[in-house]
This record gives sequence, C-alpha cells and structure tokens, in this order.
Amino acid sequence: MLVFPNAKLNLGLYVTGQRPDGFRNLESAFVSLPWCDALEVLPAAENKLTLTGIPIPGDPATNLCWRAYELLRADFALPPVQLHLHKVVPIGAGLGGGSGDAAFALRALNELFALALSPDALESYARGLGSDCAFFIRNQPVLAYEKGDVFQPLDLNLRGMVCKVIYPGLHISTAEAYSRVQARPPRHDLRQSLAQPMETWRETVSNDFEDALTPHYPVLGELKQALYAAGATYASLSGSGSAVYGLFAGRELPPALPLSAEYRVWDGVL
Ligand SMILES: C[C@](O)(CO)[C@H](O)COP(=O)(O)OP(=O)(O)OC[C@H]1O[C@@H](n2ccc(N)nc2=O)[C@H](O)[C@@H]1O
Ligand SMILES: Nc1ncnc2c1ncn2[C@@H]1O[C@H](COP(=O)(O)OP(=O)(O)OP(=O)(O)O)[C@@H](O)[C@H]1O
Repeated sequence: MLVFPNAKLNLGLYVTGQRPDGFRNLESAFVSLPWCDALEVLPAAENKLTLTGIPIPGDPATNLCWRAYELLRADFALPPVQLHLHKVVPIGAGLGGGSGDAAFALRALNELFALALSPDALESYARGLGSDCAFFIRNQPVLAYEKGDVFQPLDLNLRGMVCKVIYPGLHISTAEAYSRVQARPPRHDLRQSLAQPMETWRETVSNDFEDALTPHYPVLGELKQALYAAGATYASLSGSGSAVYGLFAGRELPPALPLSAEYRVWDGVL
C-alpha cells in the first residue's frame, strides 16, 4: 500500500500554560498542507525499513513510522512488514512532517491488515507517538487544545487558496522552541478571529513561537515581510518553525522570491 503523508500548517498558536507532565497547553488551528512524503507499507518475509530523500537524523529504529508499527504490533498479531519512506517534507520545520508519517503508517496498517480500528482508536494510538500525530488521522481543519492533540471541529475552508511555504534551512527542534516560550493567556479568541475576513488576521491571529524565535533567527521576520511584500493576505511562522508561509487571496501563484538556493519552497493550492 502506498500513501502520501501530508504536512500541516498552524493558523495562530498560543502557548497557554505549563502542564504537570512537563508539556505545554496550547491553542492553535491546524489545517492540512499538501506537501507530502511517500510511504509504502507491504507485508514481507522479514521486517525492513528503508529510507530515501531528505536524510532523517537519528537511528532508523526510532523512525516514527517504525514506532507506529511497533505500537500496533504490541496489541495485534501483525506479520512482518517492509516500510519504505521517501522523505520530502523538511524536518524541524513546524510542518509536522514526522507526525504525518506516523499517523499515515497507523492508518495504512489498519487498512492493510483489516484491524477495524475507528478514527477515535487511531487517534489514541497516535497520541502515544507525538503531540501533532493525532491531527493527521482525520486530517480535517480543527482547533487544537491541551498538548495539541484534543480537537474541536473548525468550520474553515481554505481549499483553493494559493499558498507559499518557505523553509530557510534552519532545523529548530520542537523542544528548543518550547524552551524559548513563556506561557501566557491567548491574546484573542482564535475561533472568532478566524471567522473574520482573512485581511484582519494579520492583526489578530498570531503565533507565540514567532515572537519568541524571531529575535534569535531574524530570517523568520524577513521571510514574513517578503511574503507580505509579494502580496500575501496573511503570513506566519508555522508551529515551532522554521517554515514561514503566506496565504494569497488571488488565484495566481505569487512571483518567485529572490531566496537562497538552500531554502526549500513549496507553492501550490490548498
Ligand atoms: C509546535 C507544534 O508543532 C504545534 O502544532 C507541536 O506542539 C509540536 O508537536 P510534536 O512535534 O508532535 O512534539 P512532541 O514530539 O510531542 O514533543 C517534542 C517536545 O516538545 C515539547 N512540547 C511539545 C508539545 C507540547 N504541547 N508541549 C511541549 O512542551 C516537549 O519538550 C516535547 O518533549
Ligand atoms: N519520519 C520522520 N520524519 C522526520 N523526523 C523523524 C521521523 N521519525 C523520527 N524522526 C525524528 O524526529 C526529529 C524531528 O522532529 P521535529 O519535531 O523537530 O520535526 P518534524 O517531525 O519534522 O516536525 P515539525 O515540522 O513539526 O518540527 C528528527 O530529528 C528525527 O530524529
């Protein structure tokens, strides 16, 4: 079975409090971004994981796809599998790339081996793999709370919207990003802000990581300004960075920006 794990964008992100488990509570809207990896899952004579594309730091045995398989194998008599991941989505980008791989591995294994797990059950498994993972089970726009893994439906349709995402080659680890942010109450009601015309979001929809990280990584602010100068209706850091995105109300792709060749860019339609 071949699947294409997508990325996500955060529209607004408030880090609202410290949790007893050491994590932070947050409020954020998540939407799918069709910048995708490719993951093949096949029954096999023996277990095997192969990786191509962007190099993934760390021991392959800790790869989130593999951990997804091991998590299900603890509860179900799964046969050996061959997993092949072709990595395209930048890592440490705030795009949830690894989390999407893990969630799509759970979904593919559920289907391939007819495990009959419901979306709620798959979300529970996904929560055990990372805070962002559960979103990718249903992959629908949501408001996320707590660790970013408890959801309320969000009536927001960005389909057809032109989007440009720029990854400036900075791997910002999620743990480092959280260590730089002070929890504080949300500055706006995110659901209400997102219900207003996108032209108003610039004033009302903000990401606490952007304020905390931009002084350390000025390129983040420069990219955001470049996206606004190119005509973006709304631009922001995604998640804990370092990818910055712009949403464009017009139907045409924005002009190419004069960016370093090391940057990775996705542009297209949501
Ligand atoms: C920044 C976001 O991408 C926003 O969607 C997510 O909160 C990050 O989710 P993620 O990459 O799945 O993160 P995890 O793998 O669960 O956690 C990595 C590290 O980030 C910190 N972390 C993560 C999520 C959270 N709500 N509070 C935290 O403090 C913890 O130090 C944790 O050890
Ligand atoms: N399939 C995978 N893709 C990416 N990273 C993975 C994967 N499996 C395990 N990892 C580990 O997770 C680390 C990246 O986590 P990190 O949260 O910084 O990035 P991410 O998963 O791409 O998500 P984000 O874009 O939200 O930051 C890597 O250093 C790697 O060791």
